[in-house]
Amino acid sequence: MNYLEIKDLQVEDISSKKTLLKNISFNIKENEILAIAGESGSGKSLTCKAILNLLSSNLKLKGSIKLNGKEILKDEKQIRKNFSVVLQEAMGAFDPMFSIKEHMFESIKEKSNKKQKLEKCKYFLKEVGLNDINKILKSYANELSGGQLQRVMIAIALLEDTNIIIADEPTSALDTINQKQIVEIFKNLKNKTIIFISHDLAIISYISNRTIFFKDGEIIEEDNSYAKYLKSTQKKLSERFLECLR
Ligand SMILES: Nc1ncnc2c1ncn2[C@@H]1O[C@H](COP(=O)(O)OP(=O)(O)OP(=O)(O)O)[C@@H](O)[C@H]1O
Repeated sequence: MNYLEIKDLQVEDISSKKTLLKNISFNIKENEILAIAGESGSGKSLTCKAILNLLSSNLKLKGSIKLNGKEILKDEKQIRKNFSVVLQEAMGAFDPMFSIKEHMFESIKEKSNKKQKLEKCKYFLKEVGLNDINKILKSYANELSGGQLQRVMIAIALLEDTNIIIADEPTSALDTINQKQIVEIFKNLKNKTIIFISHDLAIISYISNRTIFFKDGEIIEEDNSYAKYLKSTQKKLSERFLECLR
């Protein structure tokens, strides 16, 4: 059964009358990792923002987003309850005035005392492969490396205890070693439904069995297996996309 059903999402820029997303429809099963690929400006991030109801006021959103059969389009409460986000630029997600510990405490929704909160933070920081956890908790974002910050952001998404994580280019700003480690963390997450956006088709083929390809605000192709594509002799749109990246 489909867990998340996106149907006919359409985003229009009312100031320019331009349609930015056209009939975006796709489904995700519970605990599946779905990858989204596509060239720059093709509508990947906009689709995520539409799902999260984070579109700017000049953009008009239409369509349907069902979670477990229930309509949640623009339903702030349901979105906050069910979705977490991990972004490309980790630094921008952190307020420079607050320590990592303060950020992490903020994202714990359930009632718990300070000691319980601290234990939880430490647990998830370990889960994402961080060492020297006491020092990290005391740090501010500008005192950590990109790889460390990205891990903290994933730990925060896990602390939020939501079912779905949208990861928008979470590895793009990282070096190859950190990219691999972060991809590994996502791949090994248990009981999470993940929408994973990346330009990197090697990463995409590793993390997910199912990829949707965007072009000019539309889904141009859904590929169940990148390996299948590699074997294919037919020149498909995804192949052309790959060639563009070479
Ligand atoms: N707030 C906005 N107002 C008007 N147009 C927008 C807005 N946000 C995005 N767009 C336009 O929508 C299109 C899709 O943008 P989007 O950010 O989804 O691309 P993307 O596929 O995520 O690209 P990238 O890989 O470079 O991040 C682009 O043409 C962009 O200029």
